[in-house]
Amino acid sequence: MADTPSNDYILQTHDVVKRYKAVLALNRVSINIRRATIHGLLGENGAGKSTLVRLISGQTAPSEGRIVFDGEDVQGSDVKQMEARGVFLVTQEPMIVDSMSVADNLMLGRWPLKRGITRRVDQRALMGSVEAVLNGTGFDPRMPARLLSAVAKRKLNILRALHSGGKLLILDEPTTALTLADREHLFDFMRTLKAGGVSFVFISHYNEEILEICDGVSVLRNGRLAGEHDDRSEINSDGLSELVIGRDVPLFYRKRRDTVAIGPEGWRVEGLAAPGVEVDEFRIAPGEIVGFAGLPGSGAKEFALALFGSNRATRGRITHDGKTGAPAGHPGEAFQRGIAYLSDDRHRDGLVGLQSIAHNITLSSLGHVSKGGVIDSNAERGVVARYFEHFRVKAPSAEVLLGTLSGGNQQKVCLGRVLATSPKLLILDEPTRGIDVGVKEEVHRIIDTLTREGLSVIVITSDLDEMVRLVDRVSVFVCGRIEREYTGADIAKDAILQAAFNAEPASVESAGSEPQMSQS
Ligand SMILES: Nc1ncnc2c1ncn2[C@@H]1O[C@H](COP(=O)(O)OP(=O)(O)OP(=O)(O)O)[C@@H](O)[C@H]1O
Repeated sequence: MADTPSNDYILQTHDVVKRYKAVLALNRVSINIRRATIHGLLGENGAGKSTLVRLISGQTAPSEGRIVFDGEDVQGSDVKQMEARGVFLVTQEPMIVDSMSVADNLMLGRWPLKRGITRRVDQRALMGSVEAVLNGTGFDPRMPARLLSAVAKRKLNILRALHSGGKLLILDEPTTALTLADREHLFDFMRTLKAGGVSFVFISHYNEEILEICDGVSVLRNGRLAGEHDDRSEINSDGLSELVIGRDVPLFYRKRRDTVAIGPEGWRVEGLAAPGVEVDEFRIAPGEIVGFAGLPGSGAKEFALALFGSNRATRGRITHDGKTGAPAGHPGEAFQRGIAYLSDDRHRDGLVGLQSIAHNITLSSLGHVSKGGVIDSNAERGVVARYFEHFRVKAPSAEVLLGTLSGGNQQKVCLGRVLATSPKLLILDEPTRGIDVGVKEEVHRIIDTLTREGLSVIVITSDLDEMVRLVDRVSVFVCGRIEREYTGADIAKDAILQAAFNAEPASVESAGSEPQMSQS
């Protein structure tokens, strides 16, 4: 790979180092990104991907090393200066103001103003200036942004960067929470922009995505460059996993349980009605894993929220352990009954960035590690060590502040926290989102082991590979009801997708959104 500035490359880093006190986040990393290509950036959680793109986009300065953009040495440039050169970091959360129009959002903060003391936005000039960028993209400049789908908002974010002169766009896990079809729309859009000369850095934990969209790839491991290719034909999925982890990653396949009687310790839900869902009957046996699948708004997530008491059921009965009662009225009640819920949004789960990892792990299970209101430090340390080590949380110790962890490592802490409550029914909403390939398999193994101890698990996941490999049964939700169930060899990606799509083609079209299942 070239080490001297070359016109072939839009961006090169030369031996960049980034230290955060004792943490060496990047250790002499040199990468080379060709012009007008989509370049994948991979690595396990905490490998240094976000740190590297923060350096490239000027958010933070390298401790050592050089960065060359478009043939010029650019270290020392801040975000504004890098944007002026054409480098934009496009985050997962689109910075779109819902109350404004598409055109207003595209020009956010740079609106042409009318002359005079009122300094109102010159709408005619605004429309004129956004026309060329929106031409052929399908966007109506006057449409209120709140009506846009998730993928449309991400595209608009990208267009805004382009409109501001973007030459190199860095997309940090842009497919997170996108549906399968939305992901394809985004990829087509990127390919079109690439053909027009735009270059991309594309961060993802999914080998399939990298192989589908990228022309080249750099893989980081433990802050170092583990490998780089700029020839697509040199890359395959096994090779990528091996570069990411440093070894071959055997995929986990659960040995599926045949349908079993639920017994008194199982859970039986009857006649439940809650916002967006009505379920006549649902059962889950001890040790069983059931996957919930469906379009957004199909009732899958709504049912899970009703079981956990986050959404209030208006009627229904739940029987467990020989007792029958109404569904939990609030999450605290659900917790007491042994139901735990991992939400797909770790911020909503109440992770506290300014507290230690240890504190965050035990926060929901203080009752388990205290006696008579006093925390038993040994018990607490045991719980923390179990999940800190199990999930290989990348940090110098469990006393480190959670806020300094990489995104994927924060997700591991979230998972540790719900498992530490020793639930009997565990509801996992996107449990491995943002988690790297190695830990993902580890998470699957841990869930599998817990089910052997009698834990019942409901999994909502947009990763259909995960669904197929992990669950004993799949319930497909349509229009707020359980439409189909699959067991054993009938559990297949195509069947699940079809069941979710076919039953509701009209609403799929009109909503502009497809099944909750995005990754292939
Ligand atoms: N502000 C900070 N203070 C201390 N350590 C930090 C800080 N920012 C990042 N780190 C550490 O630097 C390392 C690299 O983190 P980074 O966020 O770049 O990883 P990543 O590859 O993006 O991971 P993920 O896939 O989980 O998002 C991690 O060990 C992280 O804890």
